[in-house]
Amino acid sequence: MVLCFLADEVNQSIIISGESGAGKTETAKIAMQYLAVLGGGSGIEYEILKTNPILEAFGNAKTLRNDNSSRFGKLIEIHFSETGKISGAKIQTFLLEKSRVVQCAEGERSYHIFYQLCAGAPRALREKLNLKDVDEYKYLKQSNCYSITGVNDAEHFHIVKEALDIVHVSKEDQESVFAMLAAVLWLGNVSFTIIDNENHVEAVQDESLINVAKLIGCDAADLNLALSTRKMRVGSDNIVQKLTLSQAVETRDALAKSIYAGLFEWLVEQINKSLAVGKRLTGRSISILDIYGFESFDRNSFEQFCINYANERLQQHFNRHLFKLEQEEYIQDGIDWAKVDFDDNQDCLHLFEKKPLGLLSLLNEESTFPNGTDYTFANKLKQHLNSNPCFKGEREKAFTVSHFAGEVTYDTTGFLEKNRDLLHLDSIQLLSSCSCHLPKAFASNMLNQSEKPVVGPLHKAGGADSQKLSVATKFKGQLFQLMQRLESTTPHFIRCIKPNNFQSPGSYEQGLVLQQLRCCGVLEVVRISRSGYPTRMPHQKFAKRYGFLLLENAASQDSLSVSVAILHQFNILPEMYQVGYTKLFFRTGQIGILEDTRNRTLHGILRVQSCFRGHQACRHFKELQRGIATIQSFVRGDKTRKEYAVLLQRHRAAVIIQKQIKGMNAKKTFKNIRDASIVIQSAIRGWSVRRCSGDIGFKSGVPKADEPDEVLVKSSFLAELQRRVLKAEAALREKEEENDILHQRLLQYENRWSEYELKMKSMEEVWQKQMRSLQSSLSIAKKSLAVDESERSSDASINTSDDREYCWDTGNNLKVPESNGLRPMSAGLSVISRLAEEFEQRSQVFGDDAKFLVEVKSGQVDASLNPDRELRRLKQMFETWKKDYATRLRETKVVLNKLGNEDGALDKVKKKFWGRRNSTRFGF
Ligand SMILES: Nc1ncnc2c1ncn2[C@@H]1O[C@H](COP(=O)(O)OP(=O)(O)OP(=O)(O)O)[C@@H](O)[C@H]1O
Repeated sequence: MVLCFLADEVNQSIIISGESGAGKTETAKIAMQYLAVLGGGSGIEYEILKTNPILEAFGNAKTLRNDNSSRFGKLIEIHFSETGKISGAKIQTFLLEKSRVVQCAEGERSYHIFYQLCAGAPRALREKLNLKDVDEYKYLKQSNCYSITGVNDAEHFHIVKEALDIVHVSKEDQESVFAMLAAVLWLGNVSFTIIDNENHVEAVQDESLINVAKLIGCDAADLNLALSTRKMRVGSDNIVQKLTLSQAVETRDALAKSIYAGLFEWLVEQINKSLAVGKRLTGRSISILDIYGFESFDRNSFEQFCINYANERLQQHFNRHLFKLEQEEYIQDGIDWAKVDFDDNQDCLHLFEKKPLGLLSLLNEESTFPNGTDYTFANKLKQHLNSNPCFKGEREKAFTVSHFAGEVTYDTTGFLEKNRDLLHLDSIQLLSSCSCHLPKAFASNMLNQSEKPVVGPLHKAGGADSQKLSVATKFKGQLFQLMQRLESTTPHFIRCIKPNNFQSPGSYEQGLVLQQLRCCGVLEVVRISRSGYPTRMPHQKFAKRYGFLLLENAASQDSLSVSVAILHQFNILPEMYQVGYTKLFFRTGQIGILEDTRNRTLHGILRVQSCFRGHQACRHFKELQRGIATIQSFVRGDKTRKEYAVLLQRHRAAVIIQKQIKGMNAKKTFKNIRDASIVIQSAIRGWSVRRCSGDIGFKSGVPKADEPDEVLVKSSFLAELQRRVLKAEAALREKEEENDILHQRLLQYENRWSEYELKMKSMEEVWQKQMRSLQSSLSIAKKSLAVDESERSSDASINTSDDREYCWDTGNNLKVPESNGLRPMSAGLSVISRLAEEFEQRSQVFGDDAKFLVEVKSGQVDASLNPDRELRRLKQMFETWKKDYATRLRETKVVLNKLGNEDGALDKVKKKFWGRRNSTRFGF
């Protein structure tokens, strides 16, 4: 069906019909699940399925025939996208059985949600709504049925709450919904007390009234007024009329029903908002109609009247499509056809819809009369419709209608009131003045509906009805709209057959089943399907669809010839088809042969195409793959090179870091080992020193010579050792610092020393020079003195008496003897030679000393003396000696001069010596 509607772009409808309890609702759910699986994926299908528990809770109730009977009609329109996916849905409901809220028959229940709320509401909600058990509410306890076997109402309440969450009804709105339900229940408990002789009443100011006022958000006094009085307009005056007990109860029940119906409508509106198709609307839809089944009870009322009327309409739709249109088509297309009779329900429909003398028209007419009663209505029906074969007047207020499914006798009691469905303006005003948003919304809906004209064929002639529409009129309008919608779709009918009346599985009551099959026209359908031609197709379409199966080329032929050629080729027997003016008609199963061959051939073509395309795609894919692999290898190579460069850089950096860290660690380790070694060494040295100095105690007294020295280190001694070690370390550090300072000083001294060295060298050179000049002077002096002496020795005998003896005192001072003239001369010679000798020695000594000091200073010789200080001392000594030597030389000169005066020879010597002496500057 989905494929069909996607291909042909014709909307489809599934019309599910059958008696109450036959399984329409279950079938509708199965169909929805099937469509959800086929067109699911967007998630909306889950929401659509979750509407079922909500609608069942608020719109289904236990009846004598069905524990889960739908008390409203439902058309769900599932919309699909171009690709066949569910894009949204829309639900339309029909005629909720409102009277069930305030009244239900013995053994039946009101709507499931009341029982579910009372059983499953959590404590907080119960306290907020002041909820009691079901048997404390008059509306629920009147039928003496509170539960359904095998059904857990509390569990269902949680399922409903979950479903409300899923269709996006907010928690606040959910609470308001439950408050409305509680208000309806409490409204049923509101009672009245008679206040005067005219039977006028007012509401009892008890818990019920206060709770209702609280739950809907109004003042209890206002509620009391709305329930017990009625404002009326007489002429230009407004008067307030007090209500009698029955009127007040009617008003109360009408308010309860209106609140519940308003709540049901509001919920459907919320669901539709959640499932809204909006922009995704494509116009492709499959509608599922699940409307209450035909009902025939012992006592049938207005509800059954409406329900059975709706079923008559649906049966008409069924007949029209399966019998009328079918047979009309055969005749129009000129095929040989023997007409099949069927039970047409057109007469029954006329009975309901005829104007002005139809059941609905008469009901509406009587409802508009202020004095009209159920009795007058029944009489009127009997008066005007007795001649209709589908109508039969009964005793008292009853009448019987011959429906397609059987005769049903209706009791007109309550017909007018239910048809009027009056909710007085006072009650509507009360709802609109409430502080809660839901009663306000219900009131505005009621006002809108009563003002909105119903559009439909019935109203076209008579124009818009701006008055409050009767229930029957509204329902008829809805049905017409529904039929119009179904007419625009391709219908698919599902007939549900109820197997037994005990709601028990696996048991079939043959009579009951046969009656249903007859009533709903299934037998005729089977007959017409057998003798008729259920499959038909225009010539063009047939030729186009199966033409390619022809073995010969028939492209140039017209579609009829192609069609006939196809039929011949496939050996379809002439009695199995008929050729009409425009269409070909086939008996059941014939088109299937063609369809199978077509499918097989198409499948084969597809296989060939798929192989070819597969081969092409494979080749293309391989090319692409090669290309991709090349590009990938380039990209990967480039990427890897970049990564390698980064890695290499990192590796190098890591090596550097490792080197540094290893170096640091090694240094640290080395330092630790060195420090430890120093500590150990210092400890061992300290220990050995102390051992030597007897600071370490021996184990037992004085050790014997032959015993090994076993040393016991006491703990205090260890502490002392440590202290000393620390002290030694500190001293070592000090020494190191001192060493640094000394090292610096040494550098300074070295600098200075190099300066001194230079000076010393220059001095030494001068010294050497002087020494050499002195030596030469002295040798000259010696030589001259030796010559003189030899000259004088000849004269010695002569001048012996005059020789004076010159001698050197201990201080090398020259002492001149007075008596001997030769001796002073030789004495002078010896003094000079001694002076020369001394000079030699001294120069040797000074030279050696100076050289030694230089060697010490330069470190060539190791000596514990201060070379600078010694040098200064040496210089001082040299100065002293120089002065002394100069003095002695002068004295020697004076003596020699004296002698020279006595002896001229000496003068020569003196001159020679001093002349040379003076010519060499003694540079000290
Ligand atoms: N396909 C099914 N499989 C199992 N049980 C079914 C099936 N169809 C119906 N039933 C049983 O029959 C009961 C009544 O079915 P359902 O509520 O669908 O009837 P209905 O035709 O919709 O009745 P009503 O017109 O009163 O709403 C279900 O509660 C279920 O127990």
